[in-house]
Amino acid sequence: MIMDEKEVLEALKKYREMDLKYEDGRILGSMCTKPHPISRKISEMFFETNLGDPGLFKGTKKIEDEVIHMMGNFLNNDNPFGYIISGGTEANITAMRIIKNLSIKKERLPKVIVPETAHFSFEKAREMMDLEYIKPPLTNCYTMDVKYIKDYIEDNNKNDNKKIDGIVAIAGCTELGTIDNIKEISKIAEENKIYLHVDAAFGGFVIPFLEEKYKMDNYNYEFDFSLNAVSSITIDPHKMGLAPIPAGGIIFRDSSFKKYLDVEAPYLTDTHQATLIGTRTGIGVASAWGVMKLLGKEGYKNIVSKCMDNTHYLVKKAKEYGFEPVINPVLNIVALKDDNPSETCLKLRQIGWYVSICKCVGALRIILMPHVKKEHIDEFIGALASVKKN
Ligand SMILES: CC1=C(O)/C(=C\N=C/Cc2ccc(O)cc2)C(COP(=O)(O)O)=CN1
Repeated sequence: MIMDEKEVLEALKKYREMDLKYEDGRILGSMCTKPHPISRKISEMFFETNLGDPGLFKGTKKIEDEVIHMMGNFLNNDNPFGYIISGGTEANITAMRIIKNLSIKKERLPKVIVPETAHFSFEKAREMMDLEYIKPPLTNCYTMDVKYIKDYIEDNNKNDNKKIDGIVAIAGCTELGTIDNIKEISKIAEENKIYLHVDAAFGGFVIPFLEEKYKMDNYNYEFDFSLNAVSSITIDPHKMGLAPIPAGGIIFRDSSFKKYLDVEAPYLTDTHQATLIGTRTGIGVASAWGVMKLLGKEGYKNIVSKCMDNTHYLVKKAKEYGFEPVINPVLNIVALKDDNPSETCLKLRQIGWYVSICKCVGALRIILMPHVKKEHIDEFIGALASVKKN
């Protein structure tokens, strides 16, 4: 049954009204937030662009190159190469493609050290590309045991069949926001000439803007290209970068990695295509450019500081009601201990609160994104207390 424009828009409006809204402050388990308002106008401007065929959209391709350089700038890399793509999942799969192609000559599966705390996008990569993962034990701070990594590599690097081909480290893990000791891991990777990928999908737009007063003593926050062995970083503008979806990012140390991704693409304006996704809009790219130009480092610093203030406010309120955090928050993520997180999460959802749960430890997971305000935190803690009482 066809509709006229008015009917189409009215019908779609009814579906959209079923969605939650970030500004209501009930979405507490999301690593995305309401995009910066300028994105609306930018989306309109770039709604027909296609970076899958960059020769047709030279201006939009230039914007992507500039975004990569702007992100490289706050990741201590003045010669970056990369793409703004569908999200952190595509970025992590792309990094695993590099490791796969770097070790293609070997008659065995590529072996990659991956943390237990890794996002499930690495599971998709493993399954798609036949990778073998080694998962080091976690310390009591939920970061990879560096001594185990060092010993494992030393014990196995002499035997070409057991050599490690890549290491993944997380800068702001999905569940707890913890940061692996990437400075030490980089030293091991450099000594053994092993590819090191850092997943900073969430942390990439937080850590560079984190004021000293929010950093914990003897905790290593270094994760970027200032560490010699870091070859690639996943960093998503559509999380704490305030760009609209889709805007993930994969940044390489330099363009020497492109040859491991390029596939011949005879019918495009370019002869090769490196990204996993072919046809891709320029909306996220242009919005990331616009928001980064508008906010600048100071703007992101203010946003991160407000989120960290709210993070510590939530922990303080939670403790007043007898709820304890699993760890002191590293970034704007709080995990509250709970004896039955799935049940508590479900009960909260039934009264309109959307938190998520941790897998690596029994806890409720709350992400203090910019849309979460103090009044939402007060209401949430009250709701949690009432749910736990009944
Ligand atoms: C460290 C890391 C992540 O925390 C991560 C996603 N995380 C969270 C994705 C998410 C966003 C909104 C929401 O309502 C629920 C979940 C990804 C994948 O990123 P994506 O493909 O853009 O979802 C990679 N690494």
